[in-house]
Amino acid sequence: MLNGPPPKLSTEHLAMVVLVREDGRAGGSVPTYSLDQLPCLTARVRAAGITALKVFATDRRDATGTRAASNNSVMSRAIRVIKSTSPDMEVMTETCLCAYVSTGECHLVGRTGLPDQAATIAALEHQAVRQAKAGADVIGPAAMIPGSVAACRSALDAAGFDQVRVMPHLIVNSRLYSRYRAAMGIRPQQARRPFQLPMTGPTATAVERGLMMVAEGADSLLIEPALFSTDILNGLYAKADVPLLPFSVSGECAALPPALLAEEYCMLLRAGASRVVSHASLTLVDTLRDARPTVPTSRKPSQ
Ligand SMILES: NCc1[nH]cc(CCC(=O)O)c1CC(=O)O
Repeated sequence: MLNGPPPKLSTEHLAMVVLVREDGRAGGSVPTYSLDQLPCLTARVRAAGITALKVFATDRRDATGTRAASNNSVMSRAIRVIKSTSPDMEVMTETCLCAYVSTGECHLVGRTGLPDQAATIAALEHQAVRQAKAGADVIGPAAMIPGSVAACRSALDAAGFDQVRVMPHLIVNSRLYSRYRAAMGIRPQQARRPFQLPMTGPTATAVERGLMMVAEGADSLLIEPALFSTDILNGLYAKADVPLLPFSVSGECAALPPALLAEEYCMLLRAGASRVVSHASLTLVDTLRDARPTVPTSRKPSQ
């Protein structure tokens, strides 16, 4: 809990999102990186004073998301590359199935066509342990399935990773995710992710879900989309005793220029955020640093 005025936004409040895809396809308006670009990116992020990376990866897909628990997955390799470049960089992961299953859903689908929650939880446990083995500091269950946070916590403990922290995603269903999904080749078959919170739902229900995650053993909470969940952030700030990290997602980073994102993040710090996870962190560092007006570069007339 904060006492006194909120801190001034600076690099220590920012974690940088890194989307990794290995097939060389560009991510459109959201940048993606290949594994061989990660050492340079990690060094740049570190030099800018940012000490945490939130890593997302996409991989070969199949019915059960086999690659999610592979030692050789894009995610596992990305974690190893980042840690070997900068051992003190805090690596946070996404622990979810949407980048690994053919359906593009965050859960596995059973024979009846309905979500198979038990099978999904088992898959998330394996994925969490695999990410920890690769060197992750914080794993991030993102399927929003009740019980998955506690399951990941116990799986980590049983595998000897009790120092690895768990930061589940508390997700409100939003159109702001479409750029991320396009960048990662995620095409969910259902119009709406069934376990996410509805945008039209009451704040109290969302806060309750966050508190349930804390009761399941969450060490911190990632709340998304940052722009449209400040009520939940604020509600949790009053009730939860863990760090709260709003996630400034692809759609808001694409819609707002850096100067406005900086204002948004100041608001998030006022509302109780301890850190903001953002696709735009590196760009923002330049904005925060550049107090001096820059000389505009001459532009070629467009023809
Ligand atoms: N697997 C959940 C997840 N992980 C990242 C995002 C969106 C992140 C962004 O837009 O930057 C989402 C939401 C979703 O796909 O429903």
